[in-house]
Amino acid sequence: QYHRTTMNGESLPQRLGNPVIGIIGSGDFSRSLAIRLVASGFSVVVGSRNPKRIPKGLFPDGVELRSQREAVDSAERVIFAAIYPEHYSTLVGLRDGLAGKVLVDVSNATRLDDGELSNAEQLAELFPQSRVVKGFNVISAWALQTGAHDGSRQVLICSDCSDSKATVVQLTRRLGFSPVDLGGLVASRDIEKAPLHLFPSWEGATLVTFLLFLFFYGYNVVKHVLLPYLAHGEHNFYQLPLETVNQTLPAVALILLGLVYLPGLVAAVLQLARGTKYKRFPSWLDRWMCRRKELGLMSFLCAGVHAVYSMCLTLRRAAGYRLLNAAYRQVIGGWNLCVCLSVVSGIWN
Ligand SMILES: NC(=O)C1=CN([C@@H]2O[C@H](COP(=O)(O)OP(=O)(O)OC[C@H]3O[C@@H](n4cnc5c(N)ncnc54)[C@H](OP(=O)(O)O)[C@@H]3O)[C@@H](O)[C@H]2O)C=CC1
Ligand SMILES: [Cu+2]
Repeated sequence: QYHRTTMNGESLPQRLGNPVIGIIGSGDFSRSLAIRLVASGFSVVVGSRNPKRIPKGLFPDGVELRSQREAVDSAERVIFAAIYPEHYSTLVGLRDGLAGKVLVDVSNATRLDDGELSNAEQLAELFPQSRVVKGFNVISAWALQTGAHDGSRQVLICSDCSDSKATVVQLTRRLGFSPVDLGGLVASRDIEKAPLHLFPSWEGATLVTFLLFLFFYGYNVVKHVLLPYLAHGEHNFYQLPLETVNQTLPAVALILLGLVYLPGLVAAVLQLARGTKYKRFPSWLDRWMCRRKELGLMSFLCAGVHAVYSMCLTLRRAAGYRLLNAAYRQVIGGWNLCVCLSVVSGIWN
């Protein structure tokens, strides 16, 4: 490790082979990112409005705490803007220092509606001479610290400068994440909204399950409650919350299971018809195939709930028999028959 010096003679960190990465802001995200970067062998300079105020030990050894200006100057190529987009404009004084460097925007959208420009695009407008790259916003500070796990490995990245994007893609891999290149900076509009979608891969399966449930529930209501009522005046409405639901669940579970296996068959038929397997499936089939895991788990959930319901309903019935039995014995023993039967029928229904 050797040191460069600034104009006022202070030494700035730099390590051969491992470029110095700058981070502006000293909040949660900055800290977690710094920990991760240092663990991956990078040198890190954090730029704060007030570096003296940062408690000792908050950042790991090997992280330099400096002013924003110094951090920008000592970062060789990549600088993360780990501050909220509302404060981007306070950085305009650093414009010349940031010129020609890769500026990474990690911010998230706060609302789902379509504003005109994303945070990253606004940052790019503020710093026309910097190369703005969008990325890491889908990674939580927590995931940065604990290491990437299955669900949170992917880092969505986009930029109008392909060189800079390549740099960030490489950096992402070194940190142990899987970069996904989504193209130009316009893609940042979607990327920023990604964290607002809860469990995105579950949306389709949940909707399908819900619609199937609605359909079969309606069918069972008509068949077991409405028609008996209209035809013979039977009052089966008490079945609606439990029995009818329990009749609906297995149907939903089976159809969902069918939906897990069906796309494979469709795909096989398609390949046979085309005479080749080296051709892309139509996108609807592609998406369907990718959702098989979620559909299967939904099916399992319905089947599981059905099993629990069935058990409880049976227990309820068994309790009914026991009660009837007790009533019978009490009648034999000389109890008032009317009281017993009214109690039993009350509980039975
Ligand atoms: N926390 C998380 O899990 C994630 C956060 N992000 C994004 O990272 C960015 C930072 O988030 P986070 O670290 O949680 O936020 P914090 O509030 O913890 O930190 C923000 C930092 O911004 C700095 N800052 C610079 N200029 C200003 C200013 N004018 N006013 C106030 N603060 C300023 C402050 O550092 P100083 O005082 O040293 O200058 C402050 O520590 C956000 O854009 C967020 O969307 C993205 C993904 C996950
Ligand atoms: Cu069953």
